Parts: sequence; structure tokens; C-alpha cells
Amino acid sequence: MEKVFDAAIIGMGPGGEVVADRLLTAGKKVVIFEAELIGGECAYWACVPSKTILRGPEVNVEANRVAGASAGALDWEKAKGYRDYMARHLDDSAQEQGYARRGATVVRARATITGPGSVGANGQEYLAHHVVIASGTEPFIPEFPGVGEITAWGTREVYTLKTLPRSVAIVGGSAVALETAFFLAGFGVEVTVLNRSARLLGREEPEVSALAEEYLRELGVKVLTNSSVASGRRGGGGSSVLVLVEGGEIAVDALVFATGRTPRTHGLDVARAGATLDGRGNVRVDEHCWAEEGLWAVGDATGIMPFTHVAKYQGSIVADSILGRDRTASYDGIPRVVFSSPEIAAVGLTREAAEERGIDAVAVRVNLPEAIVKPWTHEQAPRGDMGILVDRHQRMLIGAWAIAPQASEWIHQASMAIRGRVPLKVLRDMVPQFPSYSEAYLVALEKLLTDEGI
Ligand SMILES: Cc1cc2nc3c(=O)[nH]c(=O)nc-3n(C[C@H](O)[C@H](O)[C@H](O)COP(=O)(O)OP(=O)(O)OC[C@H]3O[C@@H](n4cnc5c(N)ncnc54)[C@H](O)[C@@H]3O)c2cc1C
Ligand SMILES: NC(=O)c1ccc[n+]([C@@H]2O[C@H](COP(=O)([O-])OP(=O)(O)OC[C@H]3O[C@@H](n4cnc5c(N)ncnc54)[C@H](O)[C@@H]3O)[C@@H](O)[C@H]2O)c1
Repeated sequence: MEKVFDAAIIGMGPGGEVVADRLLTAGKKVVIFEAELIGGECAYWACVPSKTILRGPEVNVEANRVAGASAGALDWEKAKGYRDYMARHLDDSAQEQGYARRGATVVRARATITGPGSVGANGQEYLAHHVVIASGTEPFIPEFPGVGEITAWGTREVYTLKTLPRSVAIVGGSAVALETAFFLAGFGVEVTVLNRSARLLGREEPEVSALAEEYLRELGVKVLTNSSVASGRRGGGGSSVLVLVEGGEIAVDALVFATGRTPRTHGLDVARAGATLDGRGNVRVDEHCWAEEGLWAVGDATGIMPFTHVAKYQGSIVADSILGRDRTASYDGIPRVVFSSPEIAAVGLTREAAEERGIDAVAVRVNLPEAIVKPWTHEQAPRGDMGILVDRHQRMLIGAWAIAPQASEWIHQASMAIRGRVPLKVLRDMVPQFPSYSEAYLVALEKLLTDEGI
């Protein structure tokens, strides 16, 4: 009799791994398919190496601002070595053995869907009661004349760099562009960011965009807005010459594409299992991450919020649903962080998004050094800003942002308030630690009361 698995998981990035882990823990029969490395983009070429390599430059920016401390020389060889260690030297044999030990069938191949409850790989057919698509994304690389002639890198090349270039141009103006600019500039590389729109981080509040640009410029990064590459050619001394759409040329050692990603769903044949893709190629799922009878999708392949924490969350929703526990995904209050120096964190709605939803929203901005003590204990010439957005009628927090040290951590208070729909009255009664950045929320809420009567 043919073996039927409880679940077949296509792709073992953070989303697929959570599904596999939970189902194996529950004693289910699981087959996993991975075309490259178990751990996915995040573990080897994205979140982990980028956050590891960004920490040195971040510490230096902070040290330079603290009385009695000073930045040390960054050691690229050591930093690179630790980055490679954290990215497991692109070796997932321990992961493969770990899953096999736990009873999973591990298939090292690109899988395709061959029918409802049926997955093909390596010329074999695997049957399962549940199929989970967790295939992630791949980089989107724009085409322009001469792109094949120049030295052009995607994020994989950048986050496995062995030798630092002297200069780069980064195309893009979102998370990857900013983090890569902070990383390379921090290690002394001459960086130019070519952002095709008028402001960086276009999905965030305009204040956030302006501050992000200011901090990049402070580090010596050149930011060109309404800019992109029209064509490229090889220049003298191995350089790459970029002809800009707005006119003019620049010569750099390499061009970095930070131009977003597209779902890795082509070739998966989801239609054979009755599922459909949206216009961007994302697998359409409902609030349970359910796509069709016996078919689920998690992580970047759904295009809902392309972050590792969301992929893991969706993985838990799917695993629990398969195990018969009723779970519904909610995407309220999920943080978005750019790990720059200082960190840029945001959660919930922006004013523009609130307006689109017809919400009567009120925004308050707080300059941290004017409002609280913590930045002064941290820095000699303190800086930092935060803002909150409140629904006037519901009297609840619906958005927040912060650009300051450790913002990735203290944004979670806003996250919890939004997700838990905590009334402003309760938030105002909080007693945050002195001195901490968290005190800024109280100041913002007081300002809301005095300025707006809310
Ligand atoms: C430079 C960079 C930095 C980032 N930093 C952060 C960060 O700090 N925090 C954060 O939250 N997010 C970050 N992200 C986003 C994060 O990497 C993704 O959201 C996350 O990896 C999505 O997880 P996933 O499981 O959906 O897919 P992936 O991690 O992309 O994994 C998908 C896996 O599926 C495999 N696969 C695909 N198709 C098949 C197939 N047909 N058969 C078998 N296997 C297949 C792939 O080989 C891959 O291993 C970053 C992204 C980039 C590019
Ligand atoms: N800290 C984090 O959580 C983190 C860090 C890095 C990346 N990520 C995730 O990784 C993914 C990729 O990030 P990203 O910044 O590359 O993608 P993105 O989609 O957020 O931004 C793409 C950028 O490229 C620009 N762009 C697109 N096409 C272009 C073209 N033809 N010419 C010029 N500019 C062009 C866009 O205007 C935009 O600024 C995202 O899902 C992001 O959320 C998350």
C-alpha cells in the first residue's frame, strides 16, 4: 500500500520549519522538500547574516555618541567570520539530520504539485492529507541595457561578501536598501542610494522617511531621490558606470539591487491542487492560511506581510489548524523594523492608511530628548523621535513609530496595545520604568490629552 503522509511541506524557510516542527512534535508523519538549504533565505542570506553584520557599525555609531566611549576600528575579517558562522557556513547538514532523527522524510529537491494531495520531486510522487506551500520569494531584478556587463549584486552576494568594495550604488529605498547602506557605510564603503521615488521607506510616515534620510546622510551616504539606473556599462579600472534616469553618470565598484522580491510560486503548479495565485503570483489564502481542500500556504509565498515573524506565525496557524485546533490569523499590530543606526520601528497604520479606511485618526509626535531622560543617559547630543496614531472615536492606539536606540524592542508595547485593543485610559495608567524609552508613550498620550482632548 502506498504511504500517505499527514503533511507535505514545500520549502523549509522559517514558515515551513514551524509547520514541520509543530507537526513532528505532535507525532505526525511529515515529508519535507527543500531545493536549497533547510532554514531558507532568512537563515543563510537574509535576516541572520544581515543582522549579525550590522551590529558592529551600530555599536560604533552608538559609541561615538556616548561620553567616555569611542568607536573602535571595525575588523572586517572577524565580522565576516562571525557572520559566516551565524549563517552556518551555508551548511544545513545538522538541520537535515535533525529532521530525519525526528522521523521526517527529507527530500532534497525542488518539488511541484502534481494534483490534490500529491507532490512530485526527484521523479517520485508523495501523497499527503495536507500540502503546505512555504516556498518564499526570490529577488526581483529590473532589466536595463548593459545590466549584464556591470558588476551587479543581489542580497545573496552582499550578505556573503568576502572582500569589501570601495564603492557601491544601491538601487531601492526600502528595508534592504537602508540596512545595506548602513552596513556598508559603517565598514567604510562609499555608498550612493538611488531611490526611484521622492522619499525613502515610502510605506511609512513621511517623518520616518525624512529622519531615515537624515541619518543615512550623517553617515556619509549619498541619497539620490527620484533616481534610478537607465543603463550601465563597464568603465575603466573594472568599475561599473551607471547612467542615471535623471541624467548624469556615476562609476562604482558594484551595483546592489534592493528592488524587492517576487513569490517563488511559478513552476509549483498550484492550479493542479485547485489553488489560485493573485496578480503578483502570491498564493491566495483565507484567514486560516487555507488555500483549497488540503492545501495551505505560509510566509512570503502568501505576500501578506513578508517578514520572518509573520512566516513563523502563519506556520503556527497552519500546523494548529491541521491538528484540529481552531486558529485564525490576525495581522494587527505586527512590527516592521529596519535595523539601521538608530533603529527604525513602526507598527499598525500610518495616517494615510487610516484615512483610506475612513478612520478619524489623530497623530502626535514626540522628540525624545525634549520629553524624557533616557536619551540623555545614552548620548551626549541626544536625538530620537517617536509618534503615535490614535483612533479618535474608538479611543485606541492604531499606529506608532520610533527612530531611536532599541526601537525594535520598545515598539512592542505599541504592538501589544494595538493587538489587544487596549483603551487609552488604561495605557495612560501605565507606569513605565525610569529612565527608559518606554516613558515616551506616556508623554505622547499626555500630549494627546492636552492638545486634542482625547
Ligand atoms: C536581505 C534581507 C534581510 C531580511 N531581514 C529580515 C529581518 O531582519 N526580519 C524579518 O522579519 N524579515 C527579514 N527579511 C525577510 C525574510 O527573509 C522573509 O520574510 C522570510 O525568509 C520568509 O520566510 P519563508 O519561510 O516564507 O521563505 P524563505 O525563507 O524564502 O524560504 C523558502 C524556502 O523554500 C524553498 N523552496 C522554494 N520553492 C521550493 C520548491 N518548489 N521545492 C522545494 N523547496 C522550495 C527555498 O529553497 C527556501 O529555502 C529579510 C529579507 C532579505 C532579503
Ligand atoms: N528588518 C526587516 O524586517 C527586513 C529587512 C530587509 C528586508 N526585509 C524584507 O525583505 C523583502 C525585500 O526588501 P526590499 O527592501 O528589497 O523590498 P521592498 O519591496 O520593500 O522595496 C523595494 C524597493 O525597490 C524599489 N524598486 C523596485 N523596483 C525598482 C526599479 N525598477 N528601479 C528602482 N527602484 C525600484 C522600490 O521603490 C522600493 O523602494 C521585503 O519583504 C522586506 O520586508 C525585511
